[in-house]
Amino acid sequence: MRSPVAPYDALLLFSFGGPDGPDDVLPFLRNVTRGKNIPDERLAVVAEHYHHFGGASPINGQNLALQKALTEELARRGLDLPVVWGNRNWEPYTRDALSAAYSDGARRMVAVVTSAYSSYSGCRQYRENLWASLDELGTDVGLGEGEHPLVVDKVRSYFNHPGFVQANVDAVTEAFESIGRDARLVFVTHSIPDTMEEASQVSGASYSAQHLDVAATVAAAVEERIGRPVTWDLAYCSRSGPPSQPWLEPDVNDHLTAIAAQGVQAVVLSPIGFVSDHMEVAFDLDTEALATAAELGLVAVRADSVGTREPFVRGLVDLVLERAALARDAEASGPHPVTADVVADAARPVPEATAGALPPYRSVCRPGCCQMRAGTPTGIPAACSTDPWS
Ligand SMILES: CC1=C(CCC(=O)O)c2cc3nc(cc4[nH]c(cc5[nH]c(cc1n2)c(C)c5CCC(=O)O)c(CCC(=O)O)c4C)C(CCC(=O)O)=C3C
Ligand SMILES: [Fe+2]
Repeated sequence: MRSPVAPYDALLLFSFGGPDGPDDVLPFLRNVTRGKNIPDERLAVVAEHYHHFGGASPINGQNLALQKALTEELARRGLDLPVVWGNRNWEPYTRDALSAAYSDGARRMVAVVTSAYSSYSGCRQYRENLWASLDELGTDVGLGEGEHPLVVDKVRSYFNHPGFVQANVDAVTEAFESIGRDARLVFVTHSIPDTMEEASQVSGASYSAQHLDVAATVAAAVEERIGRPVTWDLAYCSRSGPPSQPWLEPDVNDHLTAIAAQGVQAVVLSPIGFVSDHMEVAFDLDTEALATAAELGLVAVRADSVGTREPFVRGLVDLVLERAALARDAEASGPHPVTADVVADAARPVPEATAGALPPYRSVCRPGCCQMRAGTPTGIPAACSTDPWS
């Protein structure tokens, strides 16, 4: 009998990265914004957010905690799969994580991205970074151009996986218990440009539609748990880019102002767009939005993000097993791993658990999925997809 994690021999915990100290802040921000249309003034403001917290982001510690929690959950289930951690924008970089796994013998890996939703920022940009890192690793080990020494698959976007949803239901219920009164429930996620929202609907529901589905599911479950009706909205934070460029709205601060004017007196903020309490949560919500609420006289509590909550971590391991079963099924049905995956994905031979109204997101992204560069048929190569060159 093959292991339930076969064909995988390592798991890549794949994240954004953040500065470890004040000297890292500017180089980190340059990494994040390379080739992006972010005004210098915005960068200076964001650098201040990091310096406000001593120049270090909480995200790296949170990823170490998640790496440990995943390792323990795998061991608890008797699954032999080392967990390596790599980031797009800071050390440990993706390429170094892959290189270490390769040296340890890994040839086929499964990636879990620390973003639950599909969009350029939360999915394709990670896949582009993965492709570039695999290219570099190929060169390092003496392979020809475009040849990769290992294959990396990715678990599907897990916004509507029961583990992620359940952890959010628990966190929001606890926030309602702590506020101890009727409150408006405001879900918050990262804003993205309208163009990115449009590009996000190739393989399934759009970024905002994914969030609305999760929000409705979580709110309904919380109503049941607390035994009272709950009114909810979705708001956005962390807008950047020039003011002339439209991004998803309303901004959470504007939204708090609007609901205070309607007579709302208390609010629970739920950061469903983020998997841990990193800088966007620590600054944009806990510092800025809670200050806005205080100015408006609103009583406000911020619910936890899923972090290392047990249902979330268990759900991620379930997703790894699901992806492994899909890969084994694809192996059985054809020689080309990516093409075979699409066949398997379309037939959905593996039970894929969901919570909410939307179907499971595709495990293998469609051609051009979430692509942001207009004008070229393929854009930048990305791993884990059916783009023509992969
Ligand atoms: C959808 C989304 C997520 C959620 C999915 C996911 O979690 O991946 C996310 C996460 C994060 N974003 C982060 C940090 C930053 N994001 C920026 C810029 C941008 N984010 C965008 C979107 C998203 N971002 C976008 C459309 C931009 C504009 C430029 C571009 O098109 O890329 C900038 C540049 C300055 C600024 O513009 O604010 C910074 C510093 C950190 C690290 C936090 C820490 O250090 O603790 C994390 C986890
Ligand atoms: Fe971001």
